[in-house]
Amino acid sequence: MQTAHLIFNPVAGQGNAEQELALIQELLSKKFDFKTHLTTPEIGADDLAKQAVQQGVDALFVSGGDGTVSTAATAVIRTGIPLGVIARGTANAFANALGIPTGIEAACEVILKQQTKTVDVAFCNHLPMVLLAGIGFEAETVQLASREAKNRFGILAYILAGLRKLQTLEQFEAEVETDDRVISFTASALTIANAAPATSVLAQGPAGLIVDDGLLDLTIVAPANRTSAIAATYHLLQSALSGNPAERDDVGYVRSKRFKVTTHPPQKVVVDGEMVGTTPIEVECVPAGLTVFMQDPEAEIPTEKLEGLPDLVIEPKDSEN
Ligand SMILES: Nc1ncnc2c1ncn2[C@@H]1O[C@H](COP(=O)(O)OP(=O)(O)OP(=O)(O)O)[C@@H](O)[C@H]1O
Repeated sequence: MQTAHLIFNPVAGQGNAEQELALIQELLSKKFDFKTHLTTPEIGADDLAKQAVQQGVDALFVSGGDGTVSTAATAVIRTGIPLGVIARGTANAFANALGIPTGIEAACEVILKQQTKTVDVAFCNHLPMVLLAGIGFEAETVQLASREAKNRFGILAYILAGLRKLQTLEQFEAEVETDDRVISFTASALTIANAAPATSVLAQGPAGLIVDDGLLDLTIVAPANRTSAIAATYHLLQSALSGNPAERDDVGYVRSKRFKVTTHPPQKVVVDGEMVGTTPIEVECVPAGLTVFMQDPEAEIPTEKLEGLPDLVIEPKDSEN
């Protein structure tokens, strides 16, 4: 049997943690010999994940909100140790971005199939990043969505914080250095994404981010006023849902392996949901840096559905016909 550690945050999400842990343990013990480690306010997922790596486990499982999941993920970057994600948070951006189911049973099912995939990660000013770096607007929003509001309203807390922030839409001058160009413009929000869930609307300029192409996508949102900001945000949400890239003058996007961003005045920066400081930043993609238990995204697209039809009979055809 393969060995593993399970890192479990008992205070993440709104469910019954004791029951959820018991279910995860029951399901995963079918194929793995693993130890459970609970996070505490003092001992976080980072310490526990580093311990697991040092002990040379065959796999690392993590269950909690995005804070816990991202922290554990960064510890296994470039180790080849596959990460199993059982999301139990509010937004579950990490799981949603990679197409990992967020129900406990379905998430454990993915791990039990033992199918893994390598995805890109990145470093932002030398800090590991799996999803995205938000500069300006998003960073302000994360700061406004308090723990208390998240507990009460869930994902709505972020939306409410976003709407509050729209009241004071601020613009800044930006200079972006890509692999081969230097681009200058005025904007309200910049997002450099490796992977992003559809709800991270500010990352959706190109629609459909490719998580294993060795490249990062920068989305620039530069609305002139509040009305345009709402229209641009709505347009980006549509882009994410339809898979069609954004087509507005106040939205731009560009792809590169590395980005250097300078702004005037300096802007707050959030990496994978955590405030990390202010611009300038340098973000570089690490191709295939992380191994994750997940299904091939293409394998999830159903190509046929027949079951359930009345009087259904399916017979193999004669090979001569
Ligand atoms: N046993 C514990 N008791 C209290 N706090 C804990 C414990 N374990 C971890 N934490 C705290 O939980 C936070 C991480 O929460 P995490 O991101 O996993 O869940 P969440 O906040 O519910 O998720 P989301 O942000 O999606 O709502 C950290 O601030 C960490 O210090």
